[in-house]
Amino acid sequence: MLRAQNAAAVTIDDEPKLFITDPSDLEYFTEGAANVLYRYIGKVDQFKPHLIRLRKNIPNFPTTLQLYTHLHKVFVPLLPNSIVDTKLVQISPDVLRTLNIRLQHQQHHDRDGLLPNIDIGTGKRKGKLDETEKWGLIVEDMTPGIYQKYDIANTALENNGRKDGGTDAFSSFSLLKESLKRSCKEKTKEEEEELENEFTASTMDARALTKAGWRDLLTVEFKPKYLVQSPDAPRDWKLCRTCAFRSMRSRSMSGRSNTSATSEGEESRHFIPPDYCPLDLISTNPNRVTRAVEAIINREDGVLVVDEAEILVTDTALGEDGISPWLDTLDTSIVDLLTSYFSDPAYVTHVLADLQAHFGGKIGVLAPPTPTLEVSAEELSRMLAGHPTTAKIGEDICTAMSLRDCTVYVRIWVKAKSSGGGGGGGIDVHIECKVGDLDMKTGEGGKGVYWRDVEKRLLRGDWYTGRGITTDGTGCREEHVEYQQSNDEHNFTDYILTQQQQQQQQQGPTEELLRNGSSESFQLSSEFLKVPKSGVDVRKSGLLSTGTTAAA
Ligand SMILES: O=P(O)(O)O[C@@H]1[C@@H](OP(=O)(O)O)[C@H](OP(=O)(O)O)[C@H](O)[C@H](OP(=O)(O)O)[C@H]1OP(=O)(O)O
Ligand SMILES: Nc1ncnc2c1ncn2[C@@H]1O[C@H](COP(=O)(O)OP(=O)(O)OP(=O)(O)O)[C@@H](O)[C@H]1O
Repeated sequence: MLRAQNAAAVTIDDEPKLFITDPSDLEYFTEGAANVLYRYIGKVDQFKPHLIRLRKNIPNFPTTLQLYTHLHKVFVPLLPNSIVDTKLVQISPDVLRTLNIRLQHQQHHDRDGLLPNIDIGTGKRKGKLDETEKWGLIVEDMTPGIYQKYDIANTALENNGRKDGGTDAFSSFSLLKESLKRSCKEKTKEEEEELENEFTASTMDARALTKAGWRDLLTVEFKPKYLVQSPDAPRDWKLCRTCAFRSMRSRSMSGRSNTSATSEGEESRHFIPPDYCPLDLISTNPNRVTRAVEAIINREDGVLVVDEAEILVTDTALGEDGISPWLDTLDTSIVDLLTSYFSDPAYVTHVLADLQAHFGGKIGVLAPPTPTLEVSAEELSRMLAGHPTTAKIGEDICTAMSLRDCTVYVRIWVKAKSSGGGGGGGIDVHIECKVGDLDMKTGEGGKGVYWRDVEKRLLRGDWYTGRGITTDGTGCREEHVEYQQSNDEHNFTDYILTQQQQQQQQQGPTEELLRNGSSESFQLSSEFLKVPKSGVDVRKSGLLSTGTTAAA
């Protein structure tokens, strides 16, 4: 277990020197239960396409320095190419104080219903930033529309090289438009082709993708949870840990449940869309993967779409019609795209499943089948806290819990094929997938006992073995096809989906899978029809009409 003393091992000197002393450099973006996320809108262009993640004041929660150290020591080596880029930023106490005052105002206005566009239903918008913190995290922003910020940052850097005062120019809206126009025009066809030849999309980062004419239009976000069954589950389990837990928690929210009710109880019944089953997602059965993908993209806040209003000028890379035709194409093919992506055993969800199996596949959370075998709460806490005799067990349990509670961001980039425009010549699609929020867990503050209690309640309430299951008896288990660990070489972000209209017109709505090293190319019809797959209700995702959140 990594404890406080290990935090001293961080080589802070290696970090970029970003020191936030002006609260107006930060604009509120969103928040979770433990952190508030701000957009960096200060003068240092290098940091503009990033978010600043600041910790709330929560007892027994690791410090930012501990989170950062643990991330880089434990998780980055496990997922070297797939973690959201995270660095440290120094933050002054005055800034934290001012931000807390702002948050208080915001919460006050929320209560009075004066901020109708901000979701306050989750109850997460409470709590203050920890004013004793000296550090924040600067994280790669995985929301869509990042290409605009890179375009601006690139142009600003170029301008800075030519003349002094380049950054000030960007405070002016009209100059911002001009710089965007120029950055689009400045790329000649030859330059673009040169860039294309130099790299494939799969080897580029967001900045290089932007330079090469790719535009990121939407991001799908979800937590992986238990991608492999809990070892505490009985041998005759029917529901996976995640579906069993959801069923128990809400009595109905499980993807396998046949009733719907709020957690308040029977009286306030209303439809809750089923959440996805993680075992569906990493299964090798296309029907199951499709079902998981549909549930993920239909979740509230599951998909962020770039805000068309924020596209300031006609971006030549997008073509005359702007982003609408591209979004339409994605709307009709997103389920198939993601189904294909997640079905590949080399990609992130499967790697996460392997890691979850490695760290949490044997011991579970120490919930034995009978109370007599149970260790005391004190003993459990000692184990999780890394008592010398049990350090490895405790460490592994905590690592597994982090790998279940992290966030997967899937950002979708598009690019016109050389004949230009989203409408005419078809589009290439590149899928970028990264893992964020890999926060150290310690089991402290009663958390370890909570983990074990959840397992005990699941076991003793028969939630694993049938309670909460649909009337047709479908469980999460696919008989005869148990989860296989992938030995493939892990290459996480290499994926290209190509839509070729001319070919489709000759071939009709067919899908062809072409393998190209670690990348995969697909040819889809632009009039791609949703052909129902056997046994699955394949609805149109309705991605752009409902359940989406605009972001830029
Ligand atoms: O207990 P769970 O499975 O509900 O997971 C908690 C999450 O709830 P979720 O079901 O994802 O909405 C919960 O997420 P929310 O606050 O509900 O977004 C936290 O991530 C919590 O971790 P921590 O206490 O902040 O370290 C998570 O706790 P643990 O992963 O430590 O159990
Ligand atoms: N790097 C990122 N790029 C884009 N969005 C992000 C990023 N990091 C966080 N977010 C958004 O902010 C939300 C809250 O962030 P985060 O999960 O880090 O907070 P938290 O307090 O740890 O949440 P939880 O409630 O799960 O404990 C995420 O669900 C996501 O929508």
